[in-house]
Amino acid sequence: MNRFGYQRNLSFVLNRKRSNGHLVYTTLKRDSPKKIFLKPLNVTAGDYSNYKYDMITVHVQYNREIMDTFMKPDTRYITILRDPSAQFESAFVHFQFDGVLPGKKTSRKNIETVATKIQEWFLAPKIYLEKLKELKWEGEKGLRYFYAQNNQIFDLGLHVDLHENKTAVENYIDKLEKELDMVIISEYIEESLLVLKKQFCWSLEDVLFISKNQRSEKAKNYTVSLALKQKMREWNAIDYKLYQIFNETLWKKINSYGPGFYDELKLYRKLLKETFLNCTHGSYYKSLGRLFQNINYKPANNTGWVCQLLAESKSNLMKRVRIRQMPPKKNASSLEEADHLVNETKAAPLAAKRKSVT
Ligand SMILES: Nc1ncnc2c1ncn2[C@@H]1O[C@H](COP(=O)(O)OS(=O)(=O)O)[C@@H](OP(=O)(O)O)[C@H]1O
Repeated sequence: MNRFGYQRNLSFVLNRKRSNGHLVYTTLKRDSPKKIFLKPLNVTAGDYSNYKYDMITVHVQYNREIMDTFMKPDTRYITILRDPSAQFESAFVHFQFDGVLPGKKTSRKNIETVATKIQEWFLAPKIYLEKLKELKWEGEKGLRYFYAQNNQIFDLGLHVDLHENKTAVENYIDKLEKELDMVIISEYIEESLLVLKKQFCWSLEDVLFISKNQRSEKAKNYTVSLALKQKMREWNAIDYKLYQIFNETLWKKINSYGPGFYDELKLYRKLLKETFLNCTHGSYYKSLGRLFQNINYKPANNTGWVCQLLAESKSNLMKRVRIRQMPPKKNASSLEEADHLVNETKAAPLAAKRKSVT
């Protein structure tokens, strides 16, 4: 999505107070564009009534009523859901929920004990959840509490105070079904992106991607039993329900896609593999920022601008987006860099490469 917007010179909602642009759980308000966001492209600074945006892809909590006030008309809303048994496990590692377990077992060097630690969490999950309220994440207290149970529906705007209220949950899921134009299912990401491509009249090139931020095989070198997966789904029961409903919706869309779906999927998968090899030459680096190893890729030399955008880290791409949207004084030298990259695109567009592939 970020690449799609960047290549088309679209304006992104970015928190000007944070280098990664994330909003996280900042409450969105009508005056957020004025108070928090970087100004959109081609609008005079201070002309707040014209601060309207094309894309919002940073970490943010969905709030349709407010988003509609600063997103351009006809904005389509897309989200991604993941089976909570995998999403909770990933969050458990990324956000170090083990910090509340007895004995301060915070060392991620003990990666092989992830499943054991999650088992331990389920000995007293409510107590540990409460304890997370007191711990900080990126300097903010309470963030990890929100991440630790039904975080997917929370991110989609249903406050934790309503999670116990069955009717409120049902009504909220109904609302999401009406409002969201596309819900990608992480376990079927390729199928989802093909559906999205058709629904939004995008090209196959638009939906090319290279996965980022994956934990390394070494970091996932443990087994999660079916019983533990089940516990994670029960603990995140609202998210699991949400996931099942939208997974069903995806398969309905696939069934009505037309007879060519599986042929197209085969071609798409082939293209993804070739893109990966062309754009990275398979080389990767492990970022060790948060103690566990995350895989990111080194864009291969001389493969062109689109490959660069596809292969580089999410933070790098977002840096480009941010630099382009920053007031001119602050970004003079970096813009020269961006211009240079634009010229490269002309030299080696991926579309031309693709012709030899298909
Ligand atoms: N293409 C694709 N399909 C399915 N899953 C994918 C894909 N790309 C990244 N990932 C997994 O997403 C997890 C990291 O999430 P994010 O990139 O959203 O993290 S971040 O919050 O933006 O830092 C992280 O999950 P875990 O590896 O389980 O921790 C990634 O592996």
